[in-house]
Amino acid sequence: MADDDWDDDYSSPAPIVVASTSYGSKGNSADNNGWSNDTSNSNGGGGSRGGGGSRGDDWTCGCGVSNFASRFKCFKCHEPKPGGGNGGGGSRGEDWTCGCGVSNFASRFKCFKCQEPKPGGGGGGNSRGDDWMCGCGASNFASRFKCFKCQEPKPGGGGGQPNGGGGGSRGEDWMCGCGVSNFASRFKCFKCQEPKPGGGGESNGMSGGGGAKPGDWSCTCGASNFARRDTCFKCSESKPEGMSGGGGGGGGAKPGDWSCSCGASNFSRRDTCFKCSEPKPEGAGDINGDANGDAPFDPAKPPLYIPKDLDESEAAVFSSGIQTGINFSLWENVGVNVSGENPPRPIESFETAGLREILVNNLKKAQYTKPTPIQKYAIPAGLEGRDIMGCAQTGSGKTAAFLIPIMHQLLESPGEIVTGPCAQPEVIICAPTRELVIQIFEVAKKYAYSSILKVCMHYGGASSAHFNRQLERGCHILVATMGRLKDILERGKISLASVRFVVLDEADRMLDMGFLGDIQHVMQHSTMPDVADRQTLMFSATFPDAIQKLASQFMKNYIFIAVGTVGGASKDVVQTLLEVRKKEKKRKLLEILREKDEDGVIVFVSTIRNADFIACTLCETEISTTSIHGSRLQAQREQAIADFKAKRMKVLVATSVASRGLDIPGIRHVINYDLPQEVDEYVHRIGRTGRVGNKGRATSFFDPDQDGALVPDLIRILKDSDQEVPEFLSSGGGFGGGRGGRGGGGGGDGFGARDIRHDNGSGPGGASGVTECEENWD
Ligand SMILES: Nc1ncnc2c1ncn2[C@@H]1O[C@H](COP(=O)(O)OP(=O)(O)OP(=O)(O)O)[C@@H](O)[C@H]1O
Repeated sequence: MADDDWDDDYSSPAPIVVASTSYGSKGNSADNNGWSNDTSNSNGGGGSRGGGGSRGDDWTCGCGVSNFASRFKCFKCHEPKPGGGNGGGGSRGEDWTCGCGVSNFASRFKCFKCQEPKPGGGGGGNSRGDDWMCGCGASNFASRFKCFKCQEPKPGGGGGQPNGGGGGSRGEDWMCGCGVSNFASRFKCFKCQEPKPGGGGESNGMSGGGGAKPGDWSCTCGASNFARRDTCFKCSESKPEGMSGGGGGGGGAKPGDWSCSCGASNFSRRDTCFKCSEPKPEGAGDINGDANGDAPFDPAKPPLYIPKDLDESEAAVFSSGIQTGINFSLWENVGVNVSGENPPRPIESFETAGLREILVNNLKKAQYTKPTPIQKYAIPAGLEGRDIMGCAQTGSGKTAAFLIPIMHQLLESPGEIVTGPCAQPEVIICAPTRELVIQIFEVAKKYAYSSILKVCMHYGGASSAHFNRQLERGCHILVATMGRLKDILERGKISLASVRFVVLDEADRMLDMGFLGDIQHVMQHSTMPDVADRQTLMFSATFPDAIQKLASQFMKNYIFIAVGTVGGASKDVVQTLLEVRKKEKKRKLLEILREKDEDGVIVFVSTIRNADFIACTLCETEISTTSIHGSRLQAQREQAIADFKAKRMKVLVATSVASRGLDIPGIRHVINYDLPQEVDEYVHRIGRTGRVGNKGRATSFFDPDQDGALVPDLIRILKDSDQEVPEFLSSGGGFGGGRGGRGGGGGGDGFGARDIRHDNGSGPGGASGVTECEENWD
């Protein structure tokens, strides 16, 4: 199965396509041209009166009450008269029907009943000629240069969307990469001074905005040049061969245009890259995601996405990660439970652990002064070749706990690097989300900096051919999502014959019942060495007993390490639970966000639909917001993370796709707008803040109608992490029982760590239950 078919959210309806008006940021009055916010419209030209007792144009409100034809609001519930569908001439040409079934006046931009935004196009003649559709699915007025919803710039071409048209913006105004709109007359962005993009040929179709004229061209330095110039006005480089401009920015990528691995976009007719002269890679030029170049162009599929290459400069490589916080030293006192045969002694420092010098140096450059508790125990166990099941709180350095001992062993006895069409990695690391794969890849590159180790990644939503090309150059360590791993195994792009180490990060999620089959498929693959001949390491902050049992079938004589309470929340996060019912949530969220006006806020919601809705709402109130969820294109997901990291966006609205593993500096506050169904998910979500000894805050909206089953587990988590239990939770309040989850921390060892091999079956048990299938494996 082509992995791009994997959808992230099974439970949610397709994302809504929304009209931009009421979601555009304030002050952009051009967006509202011709549309008023009327609900009690009296000039609607509705039905004419009938005669007699019951009149032809009388109408029945959604609440069941009959109203005279003359009324425009229901006399009882004050809902406006539905614009159409009630027969009798009540509806007007541009009235529209919401997805929820209710009719709305043409003038409304949100459904009066369910508050969903008016669909942007189709039916009812509401969209205007120059309105345009963003890649995220939202409809925007012609006058907008950024999508009101995802803040992506208006695509320069494609789809016949005119670039100019009504409102405040003019036809040739253009949008800079930094997000700012510029007058057509400017050649540099008035804000960041970047030159105006030349337009044309960008595979993402986002370039230009009509500003470039036919023949204008883009230099490799990024500057845009007039058609008449033969050298770049900025760097004086000659105009590259084949650079004849992109036809005024109107074209975007055309079927067959291709992206080179150097990042440059090329016209379909080119066999070599205009910039670096590399030959066109196999499979490049297929607009859609078929990695091997044998799928025809399908306009219904998203464009092929080729991620940018990592900046490999030392400064960039070591700039990622979070600096330790004030409570880092307190970790010395955390209880650690280690079980299994002959566990090795913990290390005291990186310098005395017997690690290869290059690793110690890289850890120094990363400013790691001493190992965290999980590292103290896992590194020596890993160095001794032991299988490990490791459980430690969020943000406590588990990634280094598995990477460092593996890298040391690779450097001690490197296998022969295999180049060619079938790569033979020695290490396979799997993680449940694409973003986590990218992050582990970056961290591995950091620890392996300037060593011989070759690290590759592979994940869904991006060009397989691109990743395959990297693999072909040789790969020691492959970080991948499970979907892609299976895919490249089946296509013969990798063999597992040389594998010495297998790592499952977020192992409990990876082993979750629904996906166990995929793990088994890989672990039992004909080329995979037997469990005795490989080292298997599994890590997570949560490790339910039942999942430990499942995990143990892939491991041999493993060391179990638990730091603090298995599945416990970070004590560095101040947790606040507020009783907020569904209808009140939006108001409360705005109140919280306005109160502090802080950046680094993640808002978790339960569905993609809600993520879109909340992100739109926040944008409307001028709180810069982006979003990440399974229905966004991979390019948009990565852009969202990048914008949030760079603080271009203060708020990230996310589904549980972002709940695990993400290590983003500066996250101060996690808000659970919707609580998750599982308490483990709660622990991971709030663990995006309060990492490596830094303090963080988490605020969760508890809706008694929805979240009652979570009460016992929440109380346990709060108590275990020394947090106050709010009265409305502790009083029980008739919220209903728990779901018989993993039970508490009373493992008999004082801090709740438990190795199930020491459990006689009477202790807390049960699987983690059905997890939300927000993110899939690809
Ligand atoms: N010994 C150390 N000293 C200082 N910082 C460290 C050390 N080890 C790891 N870190 C930093 O701590 C942060 C969190 O590490 P990491 O992402 O591995 O946590 P984690 O335990 O895997 O969290 P999660 O459970 O959320 O996945 C990273 O920014 C990492 O660079």
